[in-house]
Amino acid sequence: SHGWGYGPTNGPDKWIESYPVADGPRQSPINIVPKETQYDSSLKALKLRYNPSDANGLLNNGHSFQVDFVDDTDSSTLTGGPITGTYRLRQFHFHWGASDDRGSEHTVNGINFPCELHLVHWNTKYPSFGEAVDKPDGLAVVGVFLKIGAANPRLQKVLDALDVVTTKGKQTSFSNFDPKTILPGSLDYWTYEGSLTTPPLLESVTWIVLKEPISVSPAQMALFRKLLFTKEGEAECCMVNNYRPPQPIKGRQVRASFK
Ligand SMILES: CCN[C@H]1CN(CCOC)S(=O)(=O)c2sc(S(N)(=O)=O)cc21
Ligand SMILES: [Zn+2]
Repeated sequence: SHGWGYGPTNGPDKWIESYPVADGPRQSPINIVPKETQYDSSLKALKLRYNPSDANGLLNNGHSFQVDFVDDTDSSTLTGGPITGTYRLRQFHFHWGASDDRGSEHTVNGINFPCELHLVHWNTKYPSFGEAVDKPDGLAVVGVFLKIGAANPRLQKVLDALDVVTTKGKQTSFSNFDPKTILPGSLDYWTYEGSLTTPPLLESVTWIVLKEPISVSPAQMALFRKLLFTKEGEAECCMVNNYRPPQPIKGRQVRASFK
């Protein structure tokens, strides 16, 4: 088990051995304390314009599952919000727990959610995603909390595709999906400068965490938990608890787009 993961021998507490930036000044996730955030009236509204036909497949990457997007044009972009310029949607993925009392990466007043959605965008001031991924303003990730409630019919289309990507490396076609349909009604957000929450933990992410969660049912959470970290034919290891816990804030300011 030499590669990084989320187990006792290769999990978040071990990542610093191969990725020394793990204890850097702008690591993610963090615990968000709303009373300690600062409302910033200069923050713009988020503008998310996604083209459903850019959805281009769903992959179990052995750490999570992700829906990839065609990002060779500006047809699915994030503008406004705390960022300047145009960021292109690259992929979205999730983090979740073995039980409903944990699973999110960011927390709010120390509260864990059962799941957290990340929509990953890269700054088009750079020629490619690969060029952007290690720049301080290279990425912008929109984080959305999922909380237990009514089944989410829009999320179901993604979950229905999981039965064919149970093991690491499996992928399936997935198209005609608009991620805007799995966003909450309000786009109010908190924002701070942070990092990837998985190795290589690059400090290149402007985080944009939405205040309003979307709903997910217990039955839907059970579908996430049927995935495996392991390859076909290997001893099975359930893909659960694929989250990094909150990291030290180290003097960073978290701004709010709302009062
Ligand atoms: C399993 C690997 N996850 C990472 C893969 N990528 C980085 C590629 O490094 C060269 S990435 O930019 O797509 C992102 S965003 C992200 S999080 N959880 O912070 O939103 C993690 C990763
Ligand atoms: Zn993530």
